[in-house]
Amino acid sequence: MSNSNVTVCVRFRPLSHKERKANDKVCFKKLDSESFVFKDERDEDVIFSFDKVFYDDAEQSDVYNFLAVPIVADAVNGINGTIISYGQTGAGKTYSMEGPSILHCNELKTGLVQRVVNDLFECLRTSEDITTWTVKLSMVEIYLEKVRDLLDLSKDNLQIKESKSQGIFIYGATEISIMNSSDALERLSEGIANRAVGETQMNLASSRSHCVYIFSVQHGSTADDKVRAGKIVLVDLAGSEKVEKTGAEGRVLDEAKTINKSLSALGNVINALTTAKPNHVPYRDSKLTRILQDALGGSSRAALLCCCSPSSSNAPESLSTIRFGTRTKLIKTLPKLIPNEVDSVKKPTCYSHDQDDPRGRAPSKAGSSQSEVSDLSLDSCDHDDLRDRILSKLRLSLKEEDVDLLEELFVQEGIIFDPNAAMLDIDLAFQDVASRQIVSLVQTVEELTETVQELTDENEKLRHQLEFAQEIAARAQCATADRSRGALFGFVPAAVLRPFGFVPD
Ligand SMILES: Nc1ncnc2c1ncn2[C@@H]1O[C@H](COP(=O)(O)OP(=O)(O)OP(=O)(O)O)[C@@H](O)[C@H]1O
Repeated sequence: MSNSNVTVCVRFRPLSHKERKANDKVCFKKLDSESFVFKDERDEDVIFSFDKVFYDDAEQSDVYNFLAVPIVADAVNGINGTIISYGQTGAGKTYSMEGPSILHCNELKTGLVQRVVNDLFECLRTSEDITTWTVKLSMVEIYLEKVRDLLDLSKDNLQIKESKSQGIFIYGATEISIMNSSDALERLSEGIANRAVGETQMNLASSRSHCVYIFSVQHGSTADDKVRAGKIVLVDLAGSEKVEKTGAEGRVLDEAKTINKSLSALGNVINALTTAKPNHVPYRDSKLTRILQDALGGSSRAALLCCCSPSSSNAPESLSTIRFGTRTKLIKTLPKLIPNEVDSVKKPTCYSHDQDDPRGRAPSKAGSSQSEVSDLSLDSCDHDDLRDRILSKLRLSLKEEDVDLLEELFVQEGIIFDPNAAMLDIDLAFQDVASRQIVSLVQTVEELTETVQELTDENEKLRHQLEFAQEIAARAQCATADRSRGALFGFVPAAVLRPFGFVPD
């Protein structure tokens, strides 16, 4: 494996029935499990090497074991991980991610997503140190630069935010608590079905949107009494083929352009990350790159699966996918992977070994579903305790009087001391109040600057008026003096008065 945080693999699917029938030739020559020969743009043989190459005989479990096992293990240790499938339409991205069906497929064909889920619960259940845990699922798709919640279709334009504690996250995305793998798979299939609903409603083809699965894991451990939080993000990207080749028109053309834009934004981010000292990495250029910011920027582990058609009729698209993989392999982020340790107020409230039934299912409350849609609820935390914890945390970095002021403001917000408030709400309320304070301070400074300017102008005006008044007064004084002198010595000739200074020379 490379010394990068990003593992890059290539997968050639088998020739399809149609390709076989058309007598298509295979466009690559296998060298070994890490390299192959492929003709470049000038029709010259080039050797390409990756962390691993999966050929048509590779099994789904091979891909999982190489690509995903380390990521699942890391997530349980509190390190975030992302797995991305990239390639042209029909190259095998969804097959690799989901297999032929998320719910109904045999062990051989089971995709990465199901295997991740199975292993995740297996790790949590069998670890002797882990006492309690929560696993949550969110599922969104990015279509025409909008983030749509696949677990709640009414949320069709979610925003991507960043916080110190959580990094990049999708604000307001539905999070479903899942108890075990079969529960997870049912929820996943609902999300996938929602994607299909969208497809018929909007006449979409799956390859025109990017699909993002997010599993958030939190667990407490007896070993060090710490709470760890890790995230596994799986991304099934839209097809990477060129617009010209699709012959698209109208809305389909717009879709293709948006996909191309977000994929080229992804390429630009990767290019920026492969330069020695990137000045600016354009994560904000698309929703996709923003969501992948943590994955590519070095704070988490990432794996890219470049899916290729083996057919010579798709050789240019496959070459472009391979080149994308080659560039990604050059990302040399420092492996600064620090486990996310969570403040104890976020302790997972959920499921322990004891609560599992023999099949690994946690008990459900009567009348409630196995899964519950929720945010990070703090229901186990006592109201006053929560307030004290938050305020003492704030006191570490702020002045006492500022904390008092914030306390007042938070109370006005009416969120922070609600024991049922989600940590996310608290975080956002804090950011909100802080940013409102900043905005109001900036406004105050602007107003003060304006007032100072007005006063300076006024002052200047008054100074002029004063000088003018002084001059008038001086002239009036002179005139009065002249008049009195005239009255006193009016009958005396000036020549007589001059030597005594009563008239000017
Ligand atoms: N490794 C594989 N083994 C067997 N069949 C495969 C493999 N990879 C892909 N296929 C088959 O090839 C076809 C296209 O694959 P898939 O739908 O995964 O492509 P895709 O890249 O996700 O396309 P799109 O971008 O349109 O969603 C499917 O019928 C799938 O079953």
